[in-house]
Amino acid sequence: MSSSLPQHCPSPRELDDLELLLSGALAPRTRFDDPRDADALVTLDLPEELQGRAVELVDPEGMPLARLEADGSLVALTHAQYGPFRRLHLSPAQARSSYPGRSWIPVDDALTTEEIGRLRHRGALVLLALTGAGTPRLSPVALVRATLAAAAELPDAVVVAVPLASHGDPAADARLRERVVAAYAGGDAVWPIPPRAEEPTLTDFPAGVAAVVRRDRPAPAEQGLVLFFTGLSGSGKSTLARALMDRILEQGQRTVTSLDGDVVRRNLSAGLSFSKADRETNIRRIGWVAAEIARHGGLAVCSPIAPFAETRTEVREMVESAGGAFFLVHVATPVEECERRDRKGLYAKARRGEIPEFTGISSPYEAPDDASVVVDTTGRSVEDALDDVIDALAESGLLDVRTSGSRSRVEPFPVAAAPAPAAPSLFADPTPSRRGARAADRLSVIFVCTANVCRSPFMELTAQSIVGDAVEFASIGTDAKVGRSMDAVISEFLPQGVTNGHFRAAAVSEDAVDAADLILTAEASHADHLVERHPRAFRKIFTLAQWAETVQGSDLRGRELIEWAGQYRVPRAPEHDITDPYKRGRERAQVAAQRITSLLQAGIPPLTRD
Ligand SMILES: Nc1ncnc2c1ncn2[C@@H]1O[C@H](COP(=O)(O)OS(=O)(=O)O)[C@@H](OP(=O)(O)O)[C@H]1O
Ligand SMILES: Nc1ncnc2c1ncn2[C@@H]1O[C@H](COP(=O)(O)OP(=O)(O)O)[C@@H](O)[C@H]1O
Repeated sequence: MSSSLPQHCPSPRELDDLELLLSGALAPRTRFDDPRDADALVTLDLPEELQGRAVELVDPEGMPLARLEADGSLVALTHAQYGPFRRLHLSPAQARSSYPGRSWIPVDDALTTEEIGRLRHRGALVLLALTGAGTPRLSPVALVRATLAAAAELPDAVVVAVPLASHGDPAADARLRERVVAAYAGGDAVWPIPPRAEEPTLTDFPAGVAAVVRRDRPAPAEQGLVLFFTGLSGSGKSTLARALMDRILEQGQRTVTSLDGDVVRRNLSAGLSFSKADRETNIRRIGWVAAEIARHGGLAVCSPIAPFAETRTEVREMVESAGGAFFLVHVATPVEECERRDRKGLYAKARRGEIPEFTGISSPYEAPDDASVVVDTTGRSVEDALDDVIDALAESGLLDVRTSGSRSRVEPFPVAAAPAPAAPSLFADPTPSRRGARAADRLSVIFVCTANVCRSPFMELTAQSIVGDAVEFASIGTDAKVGRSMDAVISEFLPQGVTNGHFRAAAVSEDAVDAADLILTAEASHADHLVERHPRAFRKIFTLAQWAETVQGSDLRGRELIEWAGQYRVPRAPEHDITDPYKRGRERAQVAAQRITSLLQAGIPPLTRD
């Protein structure tokens, strides 16, 4: 479509507002507010030269969406046609005629099992997914997917998506939301979701919703990651970046793309000079590629000089808006030391005036004030300087490559190994249910609590009732009352038909830990106890709740799942602990039994092959 009008591409937030204005969702408003009005809600920031003129508003691909007349009125040109779930973007008029007489539920986060349960008796519903730029908890597309997954749990619910963007002001956002929801509902009932007392965890969602949330908010170790080294020429960026990449590749958890300054300049940025504008273009290109790598969960290691703070910030924003984490390493070796090294003879040439605009000599370097770690390599070995980076990375929770380092080598956990030999005597006090030789291809899972009379036997027997003999289960205690039978109180809550007659408590032993494929504990303290004494087993030790949360949303099964979870576990959290109900009354035992049962229902079936 050709037009002699000047074109302007609004920001993502403004594009969302434009869609609401054009669809009638903000009626009676039909145009952007004048930013000078005290009650202005939806505003459009036009460059000065376009103000007061007729302008064509286009999307980022240049598709004309609307004409903004000089008097501020809007004329719709084309509907936005692309974008995920476009078909669910209905105007209020379309939605009311498609779904008359339904109740309306505004949704701005993934719905929990409890919230969905409360909606079950509300009859026919429209879940109004309030997506839009700046949705704080989930990406817009994940919010729609999570809402569709919630609708699938309800007897009669449909989903309509509305691009309600956040304007950064809670009061203004609340007013806008009220207006938009009223426009959709017309006179029909609206049932808001009550505010939550606390943030839900993954186990609070039904499996379908949890899978969406998990994928959209990956644990730090699963997130895309950009490691960005900045510093003067000769400071040690490439040397440290290369050494770090070697470490990452040795560990084998992730693949790496290198975007080294010199290499990029020979390829992606061939032909660019060292003027300020060309350096900015060079860094933006690196940032763009790195952000795309991060968008797909990959890891990019960049090592250009990147002398300008503003361009580095742009790269950070590109990476973060692609869902990646940005880790900035300032290699702060002073210019005197870089010049002393002068590996490529460039400083000498720059001093002689043969290279213009040389960073640190005749062109500025703006030291970052937002670096995740600062390393001066002067007088230090590469290994030593690298350790600073590796330690800071591990502390950030983004990537831990300390385990394959020279200082603390830990043998990798041998998963999916060749068929295991028949397990040696697993327990100090073998019982009939545990004594038989372990089938080579069956997984062996051990539950651990303190005395092995209450929580862990409950886990063992309940898990067995969920998947039967497909998996071999046992339980042990860190401070076991060896030979005792199972606590009668919690036994009352065992699944129907499950008896505890054969059960006798057993203690942790080296053999038991070695032979298990997976060890699930009631509390973090039990896991710590085991890891302290059996450090080689650390990858297969989880708290039960941590395991259940980690495996939500993974499509893997059996040994592959255990191997994956060993690398990408969710961090431990205090609320994961299942506190000890032993001798604390029937009610506490029931609460523990119910929690264990639902965690097992989430975490144990994926261990079977099909
Ligand atoms: N004028 C000038 N200033 C700085 N550096 C120069 C210049 N001319 C060439 N070189 C060589 O180019 C490498 C830096 O390129 P970068 O792409 O990392 O620079 S920038 O980020 O675009 O500023 C840099 O490589 P490193 O030493 O690896 O940093 C230099 O070898
Ligand atoms: N601790 C250290 N860390 C990194 N490089 C060091 C260290 N000590 C000395 N060097 C030397 O400094 C030079 C750094 O060069 P390089 O890594 O190419 O820097 P840049 O990529 O920042 O231009 C190399 O010759 C390297 O051997």
